Amino acid sequence: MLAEARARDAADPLRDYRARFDLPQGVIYLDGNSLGALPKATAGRMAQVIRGEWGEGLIRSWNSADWIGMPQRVGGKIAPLIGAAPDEVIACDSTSVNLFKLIAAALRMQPGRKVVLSEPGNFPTDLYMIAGLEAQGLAERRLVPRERIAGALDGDVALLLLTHVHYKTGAVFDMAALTRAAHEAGALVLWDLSHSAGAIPVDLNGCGADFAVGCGYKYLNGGPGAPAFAYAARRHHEALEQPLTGWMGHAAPFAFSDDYAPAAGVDRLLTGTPPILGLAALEVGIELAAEIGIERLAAKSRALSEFFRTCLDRAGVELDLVSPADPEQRGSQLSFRHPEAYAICQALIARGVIGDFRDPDILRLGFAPAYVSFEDVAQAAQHLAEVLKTGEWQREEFRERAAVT
Ligand SMILES: Cc1ncc(COP(=O)(O)O)c(C=O)c1O
Ligand SMILES: Nc1c(O)cccc1C(=O)C[C@H](N)C(=O)O
Repeated sequence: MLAEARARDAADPLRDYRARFDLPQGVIYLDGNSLGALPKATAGRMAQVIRGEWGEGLIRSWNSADWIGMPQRVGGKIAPLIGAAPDEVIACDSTSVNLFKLIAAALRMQPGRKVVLSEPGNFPTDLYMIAGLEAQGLAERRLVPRERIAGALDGDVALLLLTHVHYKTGAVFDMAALTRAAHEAGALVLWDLSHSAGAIPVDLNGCGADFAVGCGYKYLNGGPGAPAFAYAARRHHEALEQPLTGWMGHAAPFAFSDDYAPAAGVDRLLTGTPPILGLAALEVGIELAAEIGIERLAAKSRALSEFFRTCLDRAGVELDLVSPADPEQRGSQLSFRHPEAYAICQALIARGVIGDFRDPDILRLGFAPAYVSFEDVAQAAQHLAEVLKTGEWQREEFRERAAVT
């Protein structure tokens, strides 16, 4: 398979982008869906922001380096990757905090309705944020398995909150169909794009979506704890009232008024002072994704994961695939169920193949299309085949659970 992989790499239109990332020698990185790799340009840009803009410019840089405009500027660069207009996206806070703001804002727009509908097994923070609002008497959480979601959209549902690409299985929801169904039932929709942005095409405006959030540190390669993003369709801007009414979301923050008045547009989603270093790193990652283009990223992502399955087949490995077999129906990952998934994952990491484990029995491998090569994929499949055949995962050292998996 190695020869075939090398031929595919040679013909890959994205082959030169791998060199734009700092990847350690001897590592095959299949976890860009949890923490994206480091773009080479990030260190230089960070040095410039730290030494020049912070060290030299000091507080003047809020104006001279336009720090104050960074949430809007960076958000605007994310917009084309998710089918939004630049003035509909803002980079700020964490995905969790943005979920809280937008769930609460959506509930305020739906008097007489309290139900937030989602699915069991959605990413925990999404479910916990609904529960947090429920504890305050503001929401009522309703969880329904994905096959029955459309049928559960009744007149009590204020908001449908779904993760577009499921973090564990990689299964993709039909955004257009579910957004339509929600609107027909009088509900609003909030999409969590954490595992979509920078990996597969998303058309928020084409689908008529109301709200969206997503992470900056996965396929956007913004670095650990990078700022997240929030999207609100333009038609909702005027009515949008979010609960974290901090001064940066004020119409005139530097008027220092005692009374809150929301800024126009998505700016009102801001809360406190923007994290400039994090935004600067995120901007580099987004510019790289934008330069490659989402269609090319998605095409390579599908080709990589399909090639991985072919390699496993040819190596005679039979694993229980929990991701959809159709690459159009999944994000940029393949997840396999195995009772010893944790130990297998650790054995792979010991061989330099970094994927991850999701409790209780999922081995999850992400194929970040900007920097994973076909050769990586062939070698990773070979390692997995060997780990399974030799039973190497049974070693005691691979069973000890780390704090972060
Ligand atoms: C679907 C999804 N939503 C939200 C989050 C978390 O967001 P935060 O950055 O707030 O931890 C993650 C991953 O951590 C995720 O996979
Ligand atoms: N955000 C993470 C973190 O701070 C530590 C470890 C992992 C993460 C993740 O992003 C997990 C990820 N959202 C997932 O899909 O499982």
